[in-house]
Amino acid sequence: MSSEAAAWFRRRTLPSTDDAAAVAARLRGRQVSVVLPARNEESTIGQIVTTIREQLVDEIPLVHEIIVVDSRSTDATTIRAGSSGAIVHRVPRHGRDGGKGEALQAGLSRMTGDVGVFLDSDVRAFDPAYVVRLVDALISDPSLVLVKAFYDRPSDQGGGGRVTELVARPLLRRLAPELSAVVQPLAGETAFVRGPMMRLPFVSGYGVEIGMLLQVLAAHGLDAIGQTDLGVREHSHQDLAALARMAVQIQSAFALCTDDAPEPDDTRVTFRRDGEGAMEMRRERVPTWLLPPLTED
Ligand SMILES: O=c1ccn([C@@H]2O[C@H](COP(=O)(O)OP(=O)(O)O)[C@@H](O)[C@H]2O)c(=O)[nH]1
Ligand SMILES: O=C(O)[C@@H](COP(=O)(O)O)O[C@H]1O[C@H](CO)[C@@H](O)[C@H](O)[C@H]1O
Repeated sequence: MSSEAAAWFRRRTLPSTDDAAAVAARLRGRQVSVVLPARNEESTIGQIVTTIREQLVDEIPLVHEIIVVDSRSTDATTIRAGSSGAIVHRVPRHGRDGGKGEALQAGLSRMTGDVGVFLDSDVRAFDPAYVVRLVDALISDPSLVLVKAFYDRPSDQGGGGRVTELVARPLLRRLAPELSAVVQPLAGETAFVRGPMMRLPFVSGYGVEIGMLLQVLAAHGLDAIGQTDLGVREHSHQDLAALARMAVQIQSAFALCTDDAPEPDDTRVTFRRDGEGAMEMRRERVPTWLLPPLTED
């Protein structure tokens, strides 16, 4: 790990509190928008929205609005989100499917708060302290633009974060070593300042998180990024084929967001046996692109 990354780790691994009243008092008029991208999350979205609304809107006014961005769901996600008290914002269902990156940028365009919190919608046993701690860390220093969550990621596959460990971390070491002390570079849980984020491009699909880190680094420098401990996160896990496609998007995000990365290669090669048992090769495109900033300076 570079000495710059190690120094950042000491400076920008930020303490945070789960005392919502104390954090709300420190907002001094700033408003907080929670944005949840959701594609077919009917089994978890209702509980997450209800928990935030009851504890961080009604009981303690830390959160100003809860936005669920429907990312082309085909289940009851939007009904559950709306009936739980969220504002539901839909990405267009026509044209190229920009996936999670498109959903996050759509949520950014819809939010009215000064401070935003992105949360994944597939988290089980959601803890509202995620929001409190992320906001607390972000407002601890006016030079911060983005604060990433980190946590333990237990899973039945023997530990979560497979693309993080096998793809994102090695690429960070080689292409953006100053970010190699970010514990969970792909974490969906992120607090941010709205203004600067409006001026950055977003990467489509699952390249959005690593793209966000690289874009904030390039535009605002390493100390504009922080991280804070949320303890544990349990979420649903995709299969290996889905994560292989995610990996293609992660490496494309590096190509789109760093100067010296090789050209993006959005081709995924797979192998399978045909009807006679012979091995055949297949190519699949996993396109990843930049979504222009919402605000041009
Ligand atoms: O095209 C997509 C893919 C994912 N998501 C949301 O992004 C979050 C993280 O996605 P997922 O759980 O698929 O990623 P994983 O945690 O498995 O890496 C979840 O809230 C998804 O509903 C989305 O809004 N649009
Ligand atoms: O960290 C990872 O390797 C992937 C997959 O996690 P698992 O191997 O299913 O625990 O999950 C993250 O990556 C996605 C792409 O950036 C994010 O959208 C997810 O929020 C995050 O969970």
